[in-house]
Amino acid sequence: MEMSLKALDYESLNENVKNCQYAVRGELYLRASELQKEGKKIIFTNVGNPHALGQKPLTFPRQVVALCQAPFLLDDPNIGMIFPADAIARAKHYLSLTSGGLGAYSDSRGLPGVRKEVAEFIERRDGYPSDPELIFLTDGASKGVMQILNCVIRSQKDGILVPVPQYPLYSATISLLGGTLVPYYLEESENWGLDVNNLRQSVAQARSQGITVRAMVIINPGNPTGQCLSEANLREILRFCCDERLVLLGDEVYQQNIYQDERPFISSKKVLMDMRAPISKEVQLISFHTVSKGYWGECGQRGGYFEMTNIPPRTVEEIYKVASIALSPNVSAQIFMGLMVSPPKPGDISHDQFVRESKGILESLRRRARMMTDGFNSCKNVVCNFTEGAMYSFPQIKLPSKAIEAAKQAGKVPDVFYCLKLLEATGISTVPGSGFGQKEGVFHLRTTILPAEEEMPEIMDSFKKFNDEFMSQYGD
Ligand SMILES: Cc1ncc(COP(=O)(O)O)c(CN[C@@H]2CONC2=O)c1O
Repeated sequence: MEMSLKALDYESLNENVKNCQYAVRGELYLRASELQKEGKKIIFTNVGNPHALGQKPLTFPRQVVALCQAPFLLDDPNIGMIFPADAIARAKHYLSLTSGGLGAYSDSRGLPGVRKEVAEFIERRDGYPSDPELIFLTDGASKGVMQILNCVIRSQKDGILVPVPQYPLYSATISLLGGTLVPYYLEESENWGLDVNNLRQSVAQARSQGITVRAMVIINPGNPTGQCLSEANLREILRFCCDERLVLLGDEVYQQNIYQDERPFISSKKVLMDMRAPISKEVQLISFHTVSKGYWGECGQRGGYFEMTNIPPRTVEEIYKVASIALSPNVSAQIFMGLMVSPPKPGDISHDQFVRESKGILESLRRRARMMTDGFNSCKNVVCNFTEGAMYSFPQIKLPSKAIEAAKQAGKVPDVFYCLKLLEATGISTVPGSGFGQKEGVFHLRTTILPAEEEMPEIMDSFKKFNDEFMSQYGD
């Protein structure tokens, strides 16, 4: 039988490929796409994809990259009538950094000039030195995460501590690489707080099963849970990683998306440096960022970076070697990254417009976070922590036993059953909590807070109508 199979026949595929799952574009998304083809109006709140939900791109970065993509425009004598002088100057600057414009490969770590801008941004943000040689630009944060996990995971015996609920990039990549996900549960009743005792229990449990725990992932602010880690919590985590000799993967892609003042974003790098030696020289830390989130939302550009802290030079060389296999990160995305970490400054022609646009987006996201949380909390059998940061709302749906039984009869996981009913009734496309991991017998769904602000009341009313009817239909 084996002889008759071809390499890409399903039966003979790499088992790790078949085993990995990625719920953000899973069953609900596929069903929503089918319904859309049938003409039903769908509100795709399943993906943190701001421009797909109507968010306008920031003007200045698009002006600069447009000129970089079409440098012949710079020769037009009227160009100053169409583009501001600072955009023209920045375009010329970035083109001078490339080895032949946006069509040429860059260094596999990214353009040195942009990596320098990223290092300067990190220094301004944290108040500590950052070395451009320890910053690699990537095709979105996703690729950076995959590169690092690929270095860490040697076999199924290698475990990675991942928060539950988690963003399934982690579970899917660990599965694809043949490693073992070691869950640590966030406490919903503590506003998705992270209890270090849970970490210790998870590590002890994994070790008792012969797993070598090698790294720990934190997502700060959290996806799907939206919590912002406190400085004290970050110190505990770094101390834990030092004691257990774990690499810390600090996923900080939502660092601009903060909707409350009690817990502003503080980077893992800053907290680590504040702790001073020996720990600040001990803990191996990889920090990730992207142009996909924040008030940029430039998901489709595929721009990201990771910064390496306390990583041995030979390891950096190995990571560089593997990055070289893919030749070059997306060059136009690198320019978006450079612009994100070095936006127009006070006094620049484009500064006021840039601040007006970005402030407007962030303030609207903050209002939408509040509207969505309050909307969910007004519904029967629904409780929802406030979205402190990131782009998602993750309400708990207290499903009646009859609904759980009906789901079982339908061969569906309970929150998939609920989300499918929601989709069919309202066109609201969400991701079931089971796609992110959750405690046994507790059910959630994830939406984004991205639908247009003016549409939010109608969406929440539509959700409330569906939910309260559902709870009456299946009520105990
Ligand atoms: C925590 C986290 N890390 C990394 C990424 C990947 O970002 P890049 O675009 O830079 O690769 C995402 C994207 N969030 C997905 C995309 O939309 N909805 C989500 O949950 C994310 O939520």
